[in-house]
Amino acid sequence: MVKGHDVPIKEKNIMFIGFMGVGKTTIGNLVAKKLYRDFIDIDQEIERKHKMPVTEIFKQIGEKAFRQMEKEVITELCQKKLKVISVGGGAFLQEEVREICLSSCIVFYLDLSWGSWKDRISLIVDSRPVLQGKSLEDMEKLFHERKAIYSTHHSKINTDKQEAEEIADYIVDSLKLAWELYE
Ligand SMILES: Nc1ncnc2c1ncn2[C@@H]1O[C@H](COP(=O)(O)OP(=O)(O)OP(=O)(O)O)[C@@H](O)[C@H]1O
Ligand SMILES: O=C(O)C1=C[C@@H](O)[C@@H](O)[C@H](O)C1
Ligand SMILES: [Mg+2]
Repeated sequence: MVKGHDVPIKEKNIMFIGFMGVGKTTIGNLVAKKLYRDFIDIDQEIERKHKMPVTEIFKQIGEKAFRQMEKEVITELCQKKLKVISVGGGAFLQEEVREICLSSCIVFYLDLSWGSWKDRISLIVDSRPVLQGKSLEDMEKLFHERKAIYSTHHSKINTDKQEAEEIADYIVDSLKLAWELYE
């Protein structure tokens, strides 16, 4: 049973989705601070629970096992309310995860252009196993293919050429407006 419809909009979890490196963890953290809510990063939660970095989980037990862990952690956390949750870039690959998230959270899709994302590769490549061994062309292909899984969301935010703080402020303002409107 997925909880969600019975939770008032002001108490719903806020969730960030989007491709690796778009800023889900960074912006999620900032939004949580601005709203005085707990922040949960699903990758960090998996690492804490399984006492292993995500890169090691991929290396030692593989992506399939990681996806199962990811689904379990997300399902558990979506039962809560008033949280700010950032999921990993591949979480929405699983239909079951998409359904749970969309019914129990206000889902923000953080979008970034390929041109801007390319400039961030050096910041993230070593810690994202899905990018290991991929050429720039492979990454570009994956970047565009993954757009389909993020197409279900409640709000899309273009983050190009904006500081994380600015994006977080915009999200908080838009949430406050929605809360007033639907009160
Ligand atoms: N708006 C921004 N402008 C510039 N750099 C940013 C911005 N947002 C995040 N970054 C930087 O980009 C990198 C990736 O950000 P972050 O870890 O938040 O991405 P993510 O979406 O959580 O990635 P993943 O899906 O792999 O967990 C970090 O080094 C972060 O400091
Ligand atoms: O996009 C992905 O498939 C991933 C993104 C990261 O956040 C991690 O969840 C993991 O490295 C897989
Ligand atoms: Mg992250």
